Amino acid sequence: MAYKFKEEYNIEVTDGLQENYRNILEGIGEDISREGIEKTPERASKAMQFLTQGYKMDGETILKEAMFRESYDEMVVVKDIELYSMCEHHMLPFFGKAHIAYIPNGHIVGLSKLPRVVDVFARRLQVQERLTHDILECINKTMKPKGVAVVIEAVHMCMMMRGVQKQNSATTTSGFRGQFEKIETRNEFLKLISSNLK
Ligand SMILES: Nc1nc2c(ncn2[C@@H]2O[C@H](COP(=O)(O)OP(=O)(O)OP(=O)(O)O)[C@@H](O)[C@H]2O)c(=O)[nH]1
Ligand SMILES: [Zn+2]
Repeated sequence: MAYKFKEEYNIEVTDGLQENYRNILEGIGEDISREGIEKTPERASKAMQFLTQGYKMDGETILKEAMFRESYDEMVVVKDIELYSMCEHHMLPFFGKAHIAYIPNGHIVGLSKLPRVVDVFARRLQVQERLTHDILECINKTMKPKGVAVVIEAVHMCMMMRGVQKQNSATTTSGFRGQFEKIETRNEFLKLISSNLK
C-alpha cells in the first residue's frame, strides 16, 4: 500500500519549505507574525507536499496490485474521473476530468486503480499534454491491453486568474494506443464518454 499518502511529513522537507514560504510571505509584504499568517508557512508546506505526493508513487505498482486474469475483451470505460494538478509554469492549479478506456488482453484491472493512476501523475507539476501521455503509457506498459485511450478536459487557473484571464476556455487533450487508433473504436469511446449515463 505504498501509494497511500500518509499525513506524515518529512521534517527536513517541511522545515525547508516553511523557510521558503516565510520568504514568499515577506516578499509580498505580509506581516509573518500576525495571527492568521503565523502558521501559514507550515500549512502551505504540508499542502504542497500533499499536492506533489505523486513523485513518490509508482503507477505500475498500483495497477499490478489488482490485475486479474479474465477473458473479457470488450472496451472498459471509466469516465469523469476528477483530477487536480498544478501547471509547471506557474505552479497554479489546473483541474477537470479524465476519461480512460482500455480493451483487456487477458487481464482486467480493479476499477479504482485507474483513478489512482490519474492521481499518481496529476499530483506533481505537470502540463496537461504530459499528464495525458503519462497515464496512457503507464496503462499501456503495465497491462499491455489491446488498446488504451485517455482524454482529459481541464481548465487552467493560470489562464483564468492571471495572464490572458479567460474564464470560459477549456483544454482537451487525448491519447490513443492499439485498437483505439482505429477510427470506429475511437468513436465508440468518444460516444460513450459524451453520454450522460451515470
Ligand atoms: N501546453 C500547455 N501550456 C500550458 C499548460 N499550463 C500552462 N500553460 C501555458 O504555459 C505558457 C507559459 O508561457 P510563458 O510566456 O513562458 O509564461 P507567461 O508570460 O506567464 O505567459 P501568459 O500565461 O501568457 O501570461 C502559457 O502560455 C500558459 O498558458 C499546459 O498544461 N499545457
Ligand atoms: Zn500555468
